[in-house]
Amino acid sequence: MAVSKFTPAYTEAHSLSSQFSSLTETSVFNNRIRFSHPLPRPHNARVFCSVSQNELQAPVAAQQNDTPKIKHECFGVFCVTYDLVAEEETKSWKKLINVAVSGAAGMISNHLLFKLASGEVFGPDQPIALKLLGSERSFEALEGVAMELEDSLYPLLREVSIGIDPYDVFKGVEWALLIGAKPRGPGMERAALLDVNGQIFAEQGKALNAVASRNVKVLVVGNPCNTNALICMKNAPNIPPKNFHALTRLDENRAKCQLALKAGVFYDKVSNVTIWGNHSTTQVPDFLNAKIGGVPAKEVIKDNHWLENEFTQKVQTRGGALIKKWGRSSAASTAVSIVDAIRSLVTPTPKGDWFSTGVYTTGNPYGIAEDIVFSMPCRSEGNGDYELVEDVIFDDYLRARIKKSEDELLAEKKCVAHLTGEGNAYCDLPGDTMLPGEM
Ligand SMILES: NC(=O)C1=CN([C@@H]2O[C@H](COP(=O)(O)OP(=O)(O)OC[C@H]3O[C@@H](n4cnc5c(N)ncnc54)[C@H](OP(=O)(O)O)[C@@H]3O)[C@@H](O)[C@H]2O)C=CC1
Ligand SMILES: O=C([O-])CC(=O)C(=O)O
Repeated sequence: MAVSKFTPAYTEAHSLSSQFSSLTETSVFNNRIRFSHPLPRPHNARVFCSVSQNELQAPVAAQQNDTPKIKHECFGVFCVTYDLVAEEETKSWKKLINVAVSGAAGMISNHLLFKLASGEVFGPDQPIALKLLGSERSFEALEGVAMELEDSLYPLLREVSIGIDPYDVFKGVEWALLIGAKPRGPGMERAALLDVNGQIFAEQGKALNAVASRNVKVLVVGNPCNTNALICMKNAPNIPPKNFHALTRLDENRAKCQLALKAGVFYDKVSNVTIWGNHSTTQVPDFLNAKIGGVPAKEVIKDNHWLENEFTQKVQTRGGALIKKWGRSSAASTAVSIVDAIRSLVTPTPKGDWFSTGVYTTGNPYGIAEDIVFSMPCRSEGNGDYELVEDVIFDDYLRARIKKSEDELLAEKKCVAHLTGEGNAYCDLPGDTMLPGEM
């Protein structure tokens, strides 16, 4: 088991070490330890603590031979099977959810994990277990991340585990936030990036297929995220294709900001913004259907040239402009947009509005090619699922732009045919294909 090969890194020790001081009742009943810990924990949960076995004394019950059971794959007091009694305030809490995050030692995760743990994403009554996926490269860094999570004392954060094997880390997860991917280095062809990262997402798709919850929701962030999401989906035939998303919410947020700026309003007045297509420089920020203060954006911003050129290009290349200034790629705003993307699926979409996410095109009502992952407008009832929005309009400009992004994704798909089970790959990408962060 890959996870336990490593020195124990994290978790419940933290819960316990902090809980030991805050417990109101700690006692031994029938050789079982009972804590006034607010939430039941699965008895076979594999958890890691940041204190070594030597440092941590097993409680009295654990030293007795008959009960409770000591599980050898875990550490110290966390190996004890114990009963937990819910505190009054947590009785209304929902059932614990398991959320896997890959690239957990990377920059985006460094913002995201703390938002997940705080309750900002899934709500103040939703306890959470975080399962962090890294690699041998990043394992120590993952331990550091877990230590910071410990030190943050989030009441809703019930478990943290770290590992390098997706088959371990994805076990039973209800959400998989796939952020880890190799960055495109200088001189690296996009085709090579598609192949290197595609392998990662093929492997992770297989792992999700084998061990995740059957209704796991998968959000692919690692670039090129649309095609990575397609690869992941194709390698997970037992998970509904509808459950796979590629993150284009950052692009939507960027578009909203630019429209607000131009119109001289705050961005809460901007709604119905769709990003169509690929998370690349061919993406199409849709100003035809967008609204500002409930009015079509084109009636507020009467500068078509600006909309078709400056606005569109600014959104498409915002990532690169930020890298030029900041020297690194968008991490905080990406984490915020991941939060937005998840919240859009777990809370009902405000009436009349919608949100953008990259989803499987099969059965789409817009005439977009089937069998790719394409960003489109969606609405949700807040149950994790979504429906495509039908009441959108098109003009020639929008159609032509969408076609360009569609062609790009169809070409990307051919490059990864060897990873989707569709035969030999043939890679002939449009020359100007770039990530938003490349300029
Ligand atoms: N869709 C979107 O809107 C956006 C997507 N992105 C993308 O998100 C991804 C992560 O960004 P960010 O967190 O800033 O990146 P970082 O470089 O900070 O972290 C990326 C993580 O990817 C992992 N990784 C996986 N495979 C490799 C590999 N072969 N070589 C190197 N690292 C690898 C590394 O973790 P480990 O060693 O543990 O595997 C690393 O920690 C990137 O692909 C980026 O392009 C970024 C911004 C917006
Ligand atoms: O190109 C990148 O890696 C960063 C990115 O996706 C963005 O800023 O939108």
